[in-house]
Amino acid sequence: METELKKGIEEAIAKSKKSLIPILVSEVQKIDHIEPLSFFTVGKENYLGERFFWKDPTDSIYLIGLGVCHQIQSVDNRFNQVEDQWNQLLKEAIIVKDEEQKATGPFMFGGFSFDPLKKKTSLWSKYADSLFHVPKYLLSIVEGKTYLTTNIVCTQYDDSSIFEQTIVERQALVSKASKEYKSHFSMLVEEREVVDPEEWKQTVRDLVRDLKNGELKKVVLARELRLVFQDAVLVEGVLEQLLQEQKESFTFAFESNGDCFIGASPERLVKKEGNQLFSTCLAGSIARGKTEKEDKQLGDQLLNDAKNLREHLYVVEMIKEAMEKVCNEVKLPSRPSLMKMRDIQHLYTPVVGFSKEECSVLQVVDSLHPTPALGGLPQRQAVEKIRKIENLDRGFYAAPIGWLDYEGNGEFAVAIRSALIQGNEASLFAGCGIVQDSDAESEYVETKIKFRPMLSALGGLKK
Ligand SMILES: C=C(O[C@@H]1C=C(C(=O)O)C=C[C@H]1O)C(=O)O
Ligand SMILES: [Mg+2]
Repeated sequence: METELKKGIEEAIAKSKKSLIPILVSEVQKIDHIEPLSFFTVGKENYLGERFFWKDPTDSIYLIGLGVCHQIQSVDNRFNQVEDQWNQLLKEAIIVKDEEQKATGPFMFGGFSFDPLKKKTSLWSKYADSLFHVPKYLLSIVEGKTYLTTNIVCTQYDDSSIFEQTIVERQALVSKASKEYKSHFSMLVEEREVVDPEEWKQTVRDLVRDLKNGELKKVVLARELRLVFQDAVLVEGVLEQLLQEQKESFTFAFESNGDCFIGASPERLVKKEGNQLFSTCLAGSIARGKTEKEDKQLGDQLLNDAKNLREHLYVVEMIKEAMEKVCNEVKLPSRPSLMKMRDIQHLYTPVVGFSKEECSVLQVVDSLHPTPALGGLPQRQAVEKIRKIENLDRGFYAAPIGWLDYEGNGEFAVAIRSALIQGNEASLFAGCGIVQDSDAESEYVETKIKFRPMLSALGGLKK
């Protein structure tokens, strides 16, 4: 296998000398199991600020990336541009592997900002509106099997010494990754609501008035909680906590230039496997009960609550319509069921479809984002409204985050229940769907519940 990687690198350098463009070499090895969190932690030494972590709710896939061998960014027409740049890179790529397995080989991880037209603050300066990383090393644990992908971008100026360097480095990574990882929590010293609660509730009241009088049906309003800790927040510790407490969610972390966007989202935007497409309608929320009986009562209440059903129905209508455009067949249950996480329960409708040919994951992301679960209805007007009245730079919050492989498989979640970690500070985000019969006080309480997963993972919630 290693001689094949060497051959691949030599071929890529020769190709690059001729074409003058960088060439990607991607080698996949099946390896013994490595703990995902250990691999992530070991990467800290050489790749701090260039790591990502992803786990899906069924634990069927773990993806950990270390280092950035290629970065994709774009500004206008961003979904198409990312796709074009990705296909450009893939066109000449040299792939060394002996087994077919999704989420291995040429692969990228990243996401988009919620609204590229929103006025920017300095909060998200480390994240471009579209940002994808092709990792140098990718650990993929897919349905219990473990793979290590090594990606190298070769240019006309390289020589085969990058082969030796890579072999030495990855051996060190793999052998160190068996080390135990120690938890550590920094102490929370300050918690501040960025927008005064009364002001936020007033915005909700004003919005409700508009919803009663205009064509807008639903608008999602969010707010930010800023935390200060005694010392730098350890991303590994936060991830460990999320993995323990939010098992039913997508757990993700995406580092960029020293900051880390992290979260545990229960909401899938889209998953594509071959020509199968999956999406999720998730909207309408209530607390968990303290006892089983109270929990069931609350769940039943949610399933029968007109306001929450309305919030949910708007999402179902829009996602169904968008999926029907890209699918030959779309299936979904006629009534929502409950999705329960540690801190909250939601109304939930899964959607399955068979995609038409030539329909890529990013095209589906483009047609869905933002769904009325995060934006509102009608889509364009709702986003404009948020841009105008919401006192928050959402950045990557509430936007698509996920991965793509070279065969067109991929999965994106909606980045909610999330936080942006910046050294010893963190911003947490939470929002809720405002409709005609929303009550400002209850919506405020709902956002408080939605802060809990991240607050707890950061050690800021007294248990
Ligand atoms: C916007 C968030 O969550 C969304 C809003 C929901 C609601 O208002 O009921 C429920 C699930 C999510 O689609 C968030 O968690 O920040
Ligand atoms: Mg709600």
